[in-house]
Amino acid sequence: METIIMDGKGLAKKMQDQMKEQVAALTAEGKTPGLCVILVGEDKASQVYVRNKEKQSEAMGMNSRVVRLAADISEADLLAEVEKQNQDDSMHGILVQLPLPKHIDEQKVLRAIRYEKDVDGFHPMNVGNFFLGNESALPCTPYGIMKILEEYNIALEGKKALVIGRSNIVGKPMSIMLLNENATVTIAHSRTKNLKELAKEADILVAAIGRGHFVTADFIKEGAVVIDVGMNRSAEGKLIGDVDTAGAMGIASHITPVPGGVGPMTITMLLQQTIDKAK
Ligand SMILES: Nc1nc2c(c(=O)[nH]1)N[C@@H](CN(C=O)c1ccc(C(=O)N[C@@H](CCC(=O)O)C(=O)O)cc1)CN2
Repeated sequence: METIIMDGKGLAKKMQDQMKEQVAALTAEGKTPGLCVILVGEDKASQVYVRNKEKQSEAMGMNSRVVRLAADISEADLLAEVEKQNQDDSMHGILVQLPLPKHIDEQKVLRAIRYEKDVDGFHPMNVGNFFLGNESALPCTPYGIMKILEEYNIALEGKKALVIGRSNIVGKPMSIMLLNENATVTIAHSRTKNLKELAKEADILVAAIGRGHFVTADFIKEGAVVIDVGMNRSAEGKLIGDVDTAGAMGIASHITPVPGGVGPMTITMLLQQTIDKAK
């Protein structure tokens, strides 16, 4: 079987080209979409992601702001910074880059962002609305994955989907999004028994475990659609996914690569949700 590589990077570019026109139209009305990213500390990966958010929002003509704060900032001072951005009408979207340093209560900070400005879909009000099927901001990574599946005309209705990973950012919302499209969804995690057997039955396999090349060829059903959310460093320092892509070739019908698959769509959906807020 020939395996189709699903080009998230290409789709992100196509969507961002269209989004530029939306930004230009809003700017003409005096409503340039504004995105504020708050970064605490010096985590190397987070610095790269935030820089990319800054560059891409600027390239789109958006009003881009990055607030860089010291790793030892107090929780109270961070909350005060969030509130300052809440009050700034030129910022339509706010996000706090995760993970946060251990001494800060992540949930408290996410709750402090005005839910109308939450472009990550992590505020409890948005999580609740999403769960209930009401309009809300959506978590960007699973939202981007749904766009990739749509672009490649992957039918989900009645399909068996296995999501490996139960994080609030990816695994849980991914499961609900697949369920909303009438897939039959199973969530697996570190305590799941017979994971390989479960995976072998899945028509749609989403790997979001955070362990490099955890999903090998023997996990994959012939013809399955494989989504790789992993972002791991190999012993040689190379960026690798949760799936052994080379091993999956010829077995999966479709697969997302790492890099160039899910990652670029995460930022694209963030920009789209910021534009939607400005509208
Ligand atoms: N507040 C948030 N924090 C975090 C989120 C999030 O959605 N909101 N997700 C991740 C990190 N992330 C965005 O913030 C992110 C990760 C990876 C990529 C990406 O484009 N990856 C590239 C490779 C980049 C590299 O070379 O390192 C790819 O896959 O092609 C974008 C965004 C955790 N924190």
